[in-house]
Amino acid sequence: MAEKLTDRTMLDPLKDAGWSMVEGRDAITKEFVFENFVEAFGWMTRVALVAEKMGHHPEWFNVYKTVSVTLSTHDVGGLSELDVRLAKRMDALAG
Ligand SMILES: C[C@H](O)[C@H](O)[C@H]1CNC2=NC(N)=NC(=O)C2=N1
Repeated sequence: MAEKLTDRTMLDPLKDAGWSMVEGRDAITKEFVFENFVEAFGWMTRVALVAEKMGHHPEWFNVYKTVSVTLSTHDVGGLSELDVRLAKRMDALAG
């Protein structure tokens, strides 16, 4: 079972990488823009496999080559280390 993120300094590197807090919610968000739809959906597919393996899933919205992502841990009603881990994997897979 995940626990709420107490060490908030863990978010600092993510903020440097373009993640920000969602207003009025303990969640982080980032907009990923790819070259085209195939690049965007290919990335989503790779992330989906990682997420499924982690048992931790993103909220996301795709329009053409843009994917808007929100990460939060529903089980704890806010951010946990799982969100930090998934955000880093998403950034790494986006290259
Ligand atoms: C049982 C299962 O692992 C849990 O329901 C997982 C599934 N994926 C999840 N994803 C997210 N983002 N938050 C959760 O709390 C969560 N819980």
